[in-house]
Amino acid sequence: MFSLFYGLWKYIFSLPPDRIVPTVGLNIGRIEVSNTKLVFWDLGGQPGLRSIWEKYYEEAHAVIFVIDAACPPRFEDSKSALEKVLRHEDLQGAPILILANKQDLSEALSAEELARYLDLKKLDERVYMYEAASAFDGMGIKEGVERLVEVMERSKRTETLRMRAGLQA
Ligand SMILES: Nc1nc2c(ncn2[C@@H]2O[C@H](COP(=O)(O)OP(=O)(O)OP(=O)(O)O)[C@@H](O)[C@H]2O)c(=O)[nH]1
Ligand SMILES: [Mg+2]
Repeated sequence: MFSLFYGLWKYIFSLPPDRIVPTVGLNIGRIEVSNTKLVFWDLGGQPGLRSIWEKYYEEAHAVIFVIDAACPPRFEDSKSALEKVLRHEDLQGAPILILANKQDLSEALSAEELARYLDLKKLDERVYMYEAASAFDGMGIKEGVERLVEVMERSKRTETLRMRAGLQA
């Protein structure tokens, strides 16, 4: 539900929209952005699948959290799921990109309004990026991912994870 990786999948795999099905298990996508090789783990957002998320936290360099801005009945649930992600100790220091998705739909809440609802101002001490996005027409996705990569490359967490991977290799 939250990953809404529809557009990212189009971007990574060129999948037509009618091939997009709810994520059960894991989709893996690899792309190169700004000379950095990226591996995306797309996890299903259905409530019953969320307990799997934390199994990936320890190894994650960064997080993308996608919110359906056109679905007000799910905002409260999105907000508490996001807060839980941010609080998790295995994700300490991981930069996070929050996407206010579905901006192509007229009924979508603007990114500003959604940010107010999510109370993002409270997140000041956390490294986060926030972007109005549409997986449908690509709005905000490339920009968001590029900003995330830039911050990720400079983060202490990335340095630590790379060192750990180097030691294991
Ligand atoms: N109009 C519009 N539709 C979108 C956009 N992003 C996703 N959709 C549609 O929303 C539906 C859900 O998209 P998914 O990619 O399956 O959503 P998801 O968050 O990955 O769902 P889970 O895999 O269950 O977590 C699909 O029918 C998509 O075509 C968008 O930016 N605009
Ligand atoms: Mg999905």
